[in-house]
Amino acid sequence: MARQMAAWEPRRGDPVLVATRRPQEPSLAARVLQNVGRLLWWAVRYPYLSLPLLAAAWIGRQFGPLPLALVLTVVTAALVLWHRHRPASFARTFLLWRRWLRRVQYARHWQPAMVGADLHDGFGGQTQVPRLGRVTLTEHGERVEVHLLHGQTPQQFMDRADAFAHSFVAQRCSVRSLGTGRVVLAFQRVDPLATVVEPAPLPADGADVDLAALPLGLREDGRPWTLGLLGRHVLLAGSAGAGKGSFLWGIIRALAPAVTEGQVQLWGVDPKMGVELSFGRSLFARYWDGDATTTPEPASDDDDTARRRTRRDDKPSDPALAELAQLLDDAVALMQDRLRRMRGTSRSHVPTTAEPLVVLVVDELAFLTAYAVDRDLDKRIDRSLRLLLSQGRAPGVLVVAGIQDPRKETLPFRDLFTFRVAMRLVEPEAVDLVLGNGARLRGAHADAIATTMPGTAYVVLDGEPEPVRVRAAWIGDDELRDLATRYPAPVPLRLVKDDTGEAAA
Ligand SMILES: Nc1ncnc2c1ncn2[C@@H]1O[C@H](COP(=O)(O)OP(=O)(O)OP(=O)(O)O)[C@@H](O)[C@H]1O
Repeated sequence: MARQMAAWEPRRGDPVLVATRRPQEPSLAARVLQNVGRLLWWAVRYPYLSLPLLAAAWIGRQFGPLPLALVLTVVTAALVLWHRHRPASFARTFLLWRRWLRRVQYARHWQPAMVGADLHDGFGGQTQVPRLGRVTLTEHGERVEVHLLHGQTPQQFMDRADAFAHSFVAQRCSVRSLGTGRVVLAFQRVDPLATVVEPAPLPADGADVDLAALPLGLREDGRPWTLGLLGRHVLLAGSAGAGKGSFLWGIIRALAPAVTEGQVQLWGVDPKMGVELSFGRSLFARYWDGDATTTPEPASDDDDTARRRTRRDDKPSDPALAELAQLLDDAVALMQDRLRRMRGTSRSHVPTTAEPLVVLVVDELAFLTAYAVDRDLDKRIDRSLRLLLSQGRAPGVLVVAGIQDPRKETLPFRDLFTFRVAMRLVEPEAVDLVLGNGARLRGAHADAIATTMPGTAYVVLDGEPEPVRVRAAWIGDDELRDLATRYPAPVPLRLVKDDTGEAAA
């Protein structure tokens, strides 16, 4: 080794070791200067703290400690009295003050931020930037109005939402057009979705379950997020581990009191051999979870068709799949019977214990649409799903389904779902497939949802022009077991299989 080292000659391309000097410790004077500089910067940055402190220091110096203590006592007492006797006026003034300070901070960084985002104009030899408008405080940040320059479009601002968030040190920024040359930038400094969301308490009475507002979690603005289920088929799209389970269970849980009292009937389909839905089996009036012989391995895009053909040839029919086809046929028959009876009398179904709302819950829809193994059963299942999705809303037969891959090849009738949830998705293009064209540009960055935030999603809500970020409440296994015990379906119509694997009436 020593010989090798002695023979070593540096050659071109060899790594070169450069002798570096240890950085010198700054001198005391330099450190004092540095800290004074920091203090000054802090004083300029936070004038609402530095100005009163400076005033106190001046009084103390000019008049001594006793007058200072007196002034501080009087000011504190005045503030306490004001807060106690005129809380509204105190809050308003405090708010105005905070808002003014925020505005000052935005104004200070406005020009560099606009120039950096390439939203300036050099008209007449002068740099012009969009005008900073009203700044209002929200629960989790600020809303900043912006007056666009001539020729600018809201889209240009939407494209730079991330840059604004970084420039103004916010967690997120979303941009909305206010029309007539103005946009609003909504900055979020605190994320209410960052921690796991607790489920809302359930009503004691099934009649109190509001089908038009099922509480499922929180919105990004900290308000409760509710889902209007009546008249809607719901699609939950998200890659593996995105948290589809918490949305499915959130809906089931919110419906549970109405299930046990008979106003709602749940039909469960879990192709993953019951891994997801079997916890709550007693809640379901109809239930199917396949078994090892009927669950094909998921195929890749390329060999999917070939594999399906092979399997079909190998396996022309399958009893478990036939039971699934039967369950879907039964849902269609029930729907058509209701439609016939509604003809000429009513246009939408009102759930009652005699005619409950039927909700078909499907854990992985791709199994039903892309991986079926029998040609005839495949057709039957496909036809039933299409019928349910196209005609089921008015007669109260709804589908709530989860899917990992929202592409047309996997889910040909995606557009028949009238409410779609975009959870964490693998590709940016998938966002628009789920939420509609332009949703990603309008802020639905479902492909950027962190893996550490399962249960987070984007939805398009009624009356909200931009997609809204939401997080479903987390429902643990113990709570699911408790739910199944407390809210069993009143009369299971027919279980496809019981635990022994035998058909049950
Ligand atoms: N709302 C939530 N809040 C916090 N954690 C959650 C939430 N939803 C899911 N999780 C966590 O993420 C994990 C994956 O969730 P889940 O099994 O529901 O994903 P999935 O989308 O159904 O995945 P797959 O398609 O593979 O079945 C859960 O085990 C749980 O730990």
